[in-house]
Amino acid sequence: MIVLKLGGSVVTDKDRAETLDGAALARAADAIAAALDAGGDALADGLVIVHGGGSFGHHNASEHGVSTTGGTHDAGAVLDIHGAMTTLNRFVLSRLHERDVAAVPVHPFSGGHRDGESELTLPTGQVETLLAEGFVPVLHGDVIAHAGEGVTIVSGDELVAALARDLGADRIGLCSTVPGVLDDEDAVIDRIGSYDDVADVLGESDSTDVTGGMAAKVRALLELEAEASIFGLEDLDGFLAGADPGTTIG
Ligand SMILES: Nc1ncnc2c1ncn2[C@@H]1O[C@H](COP(=O)(O)OP(=O)(O)OP(=O)(O)O)[C@@H](O)[C@H]1O
Ligand SMILES: C=C(C)CCOP(=O)(O)O
Repeated sequence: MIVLKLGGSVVTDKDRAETLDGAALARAADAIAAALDAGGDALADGLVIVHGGGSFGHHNASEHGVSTTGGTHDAGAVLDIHGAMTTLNRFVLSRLHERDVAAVPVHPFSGGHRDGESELTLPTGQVETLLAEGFVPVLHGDVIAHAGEGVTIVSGDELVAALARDLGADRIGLCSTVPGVLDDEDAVIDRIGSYDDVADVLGESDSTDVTGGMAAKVRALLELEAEASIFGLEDLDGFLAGADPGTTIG
């Protein structure tokens, strides 16, 4: 089973509020549809997709002062951020449906929560059942109930880590705007085994991003047992066909 994250920076124009990058999303959907058509061992147990927010969630969250740790009790703010993410989710689903991918939405806000220590609990029984029934569940970064904080943000990267752990993913891929994690000379780092090895070069996202950019991604992936790859859109076909493009984490 593969867990694939489509970065919000990839499928949206991250610097213009609520704007899709239609060409990039079409390219990603083409790659996913082609890989599912081709079959293969890695996809035999299915594919779970998670997408990030890009310009569809981070601007709203930032405007309302909501982050992964700082929450809100304002129901309007919750609906605003969740609404932006479900709008993007509809776009992603429709591009996949146009290519006959049996994609269905799973909204983390409806099922997950964080406890007082910010620990995430994400039920996965519905994802598992949908996979077994031949669907492609599509989750997204979202708002999430948070004990003591009201509602905070859960990033797509956290969801990828939780799903990969709970469902025992064979392969994990993060498709982003960069060809991998870059070193101080902008060369792709082949493998990262520890956070300290790369802490100096890891930064936030270049655009509005309330969930921590590349540094948070690497941290979340290093906690997993399975190896994960971070790569660019040009390598999505290769990843789905079994290659390990970009940076391998783990
Ligand atoms: N060492 C690094 N190597 C590569 N990218 C880096 C590095 N440090 C910081 N970044 C930034 O991290 C960004 C990728 O993180 P970002 O959170 O924007 O990705 P995403 O997952 O595609 O989008 P989203 O969070 O909206 O889903 C890059 O575009 C770059 O600006
Ligand atoms: C609601 C938001 C901002 C979702 C964030 O998800 P991410 O883009 O994966 O960090």
